[in-house]
Amino acid sequence: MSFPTDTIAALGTPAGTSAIAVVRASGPQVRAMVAAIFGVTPPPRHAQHADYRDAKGTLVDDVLFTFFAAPNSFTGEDTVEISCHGNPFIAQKILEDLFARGCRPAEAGEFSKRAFLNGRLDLSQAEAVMDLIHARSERALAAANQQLRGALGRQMELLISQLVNVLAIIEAYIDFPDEDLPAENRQAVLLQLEQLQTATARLLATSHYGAMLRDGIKTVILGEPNAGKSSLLNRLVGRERALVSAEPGTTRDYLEERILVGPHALRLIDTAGLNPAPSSLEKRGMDKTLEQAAEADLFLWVLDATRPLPALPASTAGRLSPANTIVVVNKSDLPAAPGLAVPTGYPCVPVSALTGIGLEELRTLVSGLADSFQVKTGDDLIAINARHAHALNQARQCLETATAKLCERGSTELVASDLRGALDAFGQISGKVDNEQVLDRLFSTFCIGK
Ligand SMILES: Nc1nc2c(c(=O)[nH]1)N(C=O)[C@@H](CNc1ccc(C(=O)N[C@@H](CCC(=O)O)C(=O)O)cc1)CN2
Ligand SMILES: Nc1nc2c(ncn2[C@@H]2O[C@H](COP(=O)(O)OP(=O)(O)OP(=O)(O)O)[C@@H](O)[C@H]2O)c(=O)[nH]1
Ligand SMILES: [Mg+2]
Repeated sequence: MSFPTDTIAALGTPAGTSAIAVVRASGPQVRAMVAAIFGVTPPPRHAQHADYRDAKGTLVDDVLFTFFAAPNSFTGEDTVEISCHGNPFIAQKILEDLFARGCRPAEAGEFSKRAFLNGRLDLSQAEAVMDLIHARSERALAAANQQLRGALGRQMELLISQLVNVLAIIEAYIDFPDEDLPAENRQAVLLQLEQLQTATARLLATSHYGAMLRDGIKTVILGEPNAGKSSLLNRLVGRERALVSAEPGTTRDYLEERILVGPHALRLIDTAGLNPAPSSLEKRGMDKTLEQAAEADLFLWVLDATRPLPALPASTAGRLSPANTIVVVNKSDLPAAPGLAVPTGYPCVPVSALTGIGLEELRTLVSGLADSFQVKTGDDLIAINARHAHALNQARQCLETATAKLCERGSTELVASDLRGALDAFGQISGKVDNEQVLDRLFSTFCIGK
């Protein structure tokens, strides 16, 4: 890894009119630039009130600026933040002046990348900065905050140190190819590998929840035509988003809206009604419903209280379970169909999308079900992303192969190589582990007198 020698600058706030805009620069030229622009290098981390004049001496704005001296800044480099009036034209003038003075435009994520390169954050923490910026629900925010504070990094350090211990035992026998690993060592190693696999699997199990946190919980409203699905979506969204009519088959194509329910972000999807005898256009809409249902995390199965219980297509019925489905008995303002039997075992709530009855109860049920999607991994709220999942899958495979080889009494050298593969995969998550260094450090204490 080579360390940056240039100085980057970018607007830290959105381009648009606001009360204040922040332009920041980071890198070795910052200190001299601050002195050149403002005539002073103020004490670090103290906001200063000053005129901003461009390189030609033209007054641009009345600003507040803060200088951060390396390494005590977000990036670990000398940094300056300039808070100007929130006019995109002013912010642009300041930015262009910084470029004229030798900065270059920062690339996406480059401030965080520098924080990583300077050891201020591990990779999972740098990723958490992005998650924080995009978090749109209490839960997503909590998970991002925990990851930023190193929850995942600490988990990985734990796994890495356990794995390094196992490797040490194995490596000790590599130099003695004739000697088999003593039975008690083999047992101890197998046990530890099993524990590592369990811990890896537990982290991997949070991957789907991680996707739900980052994208929203994909919630599909389905039911027979005219059950009141679109009316329900409108109620939950709080405005007339979808067309509603007394005619069955009103919704032809699915539509999606984002909503918050308690601490959860949902992608709420209204779909075309499921008709056992559809017209050809209706059939195309239904195919889309089934596609959406195939990928849903949560179902709101809307029944019309005035009609007998309809059957669902087998492919969709097979996906519904009490763990992911709430039965919403709509039109409960009207007299119920005689003998209406709702599916048993499912969380169920009578509502009226017309009057609003039962909507709060429905929200409470949705929130409770969404809570149950969270996979517990100790005290921390951990929800890994796709990159972590890829690395953990790699680690899991390596651990499995190592275990199999050990059971077959394969060569310790090959077992060690698989374990190093797992170590490498774990290390990818924090991006911090230098395989060579960890091993050196450890084996210098474990080496058996060679
Ligand atoms: N104005 C401003 N607000 C911001 C940021 C920023 O860079 N500037 N951040 C950027 O994303 C976040 C805060 N994160 C930060 C993390 C570390 C340091 C920092 O200066 N760390 C030093 C000093 C430690 C201390 O005194 O707390 C260090 O770690 O040595 C600053 C901001 C959100 N708000
Ligand atoms: N009385 C009563 N009528 C309702 C209720 N919810 C919906 N409706 C009426 O039922 C009819 C169908 O409502 P929609 O929301 O369009 O039903 P849908 O399930 O989206 O129908 P499709 O898009 O055709 O599948 C409309 O006339 C609504 O006004 C309710 O809770 N009570
Ligand atoms: Mg509809």
